[in-house]
Order: sequence, then structure tokens, then C-alpha cells
Amino acid sequence: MGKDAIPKNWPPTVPYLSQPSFAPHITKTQLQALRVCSPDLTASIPANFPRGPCPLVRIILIGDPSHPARGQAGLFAARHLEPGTLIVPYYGIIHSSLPPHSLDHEKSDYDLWLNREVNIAVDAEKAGNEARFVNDYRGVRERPNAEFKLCWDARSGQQCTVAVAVFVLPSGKNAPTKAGAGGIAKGAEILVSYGKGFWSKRKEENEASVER
Ligand SMILES: C[S@@+](CC[C@H](N)C(=O)[O-])C[C@H]1O[C@@H](n2cnc3c(N)ncnc32)[C@H](O)[C@@H]1O
Repeated sequence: MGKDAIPKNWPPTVPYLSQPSFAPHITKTQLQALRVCSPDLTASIPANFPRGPCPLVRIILIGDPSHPARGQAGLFAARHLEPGTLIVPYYGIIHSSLPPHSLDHEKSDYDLWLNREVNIAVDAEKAGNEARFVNDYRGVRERPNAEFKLCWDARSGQQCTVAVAVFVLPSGKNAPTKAGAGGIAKGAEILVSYGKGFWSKRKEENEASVER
């Protein structure tokens, strides 16, 4: 698929990105910080990794009544994904996450930290790619089967965030069937942990809206 193609089930109102986009307020210092390949980046996107729709995943609308995100979409494996597979980079708008810009930017559900030292996050709410559809594992399966990792993107020479398949222990219907099998089975939903902080903040917001 060419880099201008759009994945199936992509929402028509959200621009699809095949690389990160930068908010105009990003400073030179922040851009320079992103161009440092620091030793704590434990994954990397190789120079030949294709841009555009990712053949490893499918965006699927969730109809299962027992799924806590029913009626929304999720990201599913289009083929078996071995543990350690770099699944899909997380693209969105790279922005300053703390003051002075936080005044005009509410942190959204699609916001991931990119570099805490210089307060940069990537937000896929208004524009992004398939990775914005990764749901949290809570209420779906026992544990996550993927994680977001900071990485080095050799194509652009800057830091990026990627979804990576993690080793999955046997559990439920996605249990590996063969010795040595693991990763994410074809057709299974790709699920990460958003962290307890995400859900406690969500609970507080819900309680506040009930009190109003
Ligand atoms: C980054 S989006 C994930 C994609 C989202 N399902 C969609 O269709 O746009 C995060 C939102 O997905 C929903 N979500 C993700 N994981 C969930 C879970 N385990 N239980 C309930 N809702 C979930 C919540 O509404 C959350 O605010």
C-alpha cells in the first residue's frame, strides 16, 4: 500500500498521518531533544520500515456486548505477531505538554509522553494513525499483550513511540497452542495498559460530572 492510502475503517473526520506532525509552538530546543538517540531508547524503527497503512493490524468496530469499549473501535492483529514484533508507530501531533502551552491544550485520551525532560507529548486525537485505536486490556483480557515504547526512528533521525507485541503468558482464548508460541494471535485485539493513573483520573472526572 502506498503512503497516501488510508486504512479500512479509518474515521473520515480525522486526518490520517504517515509520519508525526508538529504543533507550531514546538521550540528549537524541544526539536533538538527529539533528535538525540539516547541510550534509554530500547527499540528502533529501521530505515526501511514502510510508511502508510500497517499490514500487521486492522481497525475493527467492536460489536461484542461484553467488551467495555463496545460501539467504539479497537486495533486487531491481521496475522500472528511474534513477541517483540514492532507493530505500529504512534503518530499524532507533537506538542508541548506543560505550561505555557497547557493552558490551551487539555490532555486528551490519545496523548502519550514522548520526552518528559523537555515536556513533549504526542496527541493523536485530531490526527493520527492506526495506533490511536489501541484499547486498554482492563475488562477485555487478563493482561496486556502489547506495550508502547519510546524508540529511535532511523528514517527521520528522531525519537518516536511504537506499539510492540510483548510476550504473552497462556491465558483464555488467546493462549498459545504450541510450545514456544506466544505473542498475539491473528484476529486477537492488541491491548496495552494505559496505567492506573488514566482510569483513576477518568473515575474522578465521571464523579465530578455526576455531582454537577
Ligand atoms: C485511545 S482511545 C482508544 C480507541 C477508542 N476505542 C476509539 O474507538 O477511538 C481511548 C478510549 O477508548 C476507550 N477504552 C479503551 N480501553 C478501554 C477499556 N478497557 N474499557 C473501556 N473503555 C476503553 C475509552 O473510551 C478511552 O477513553
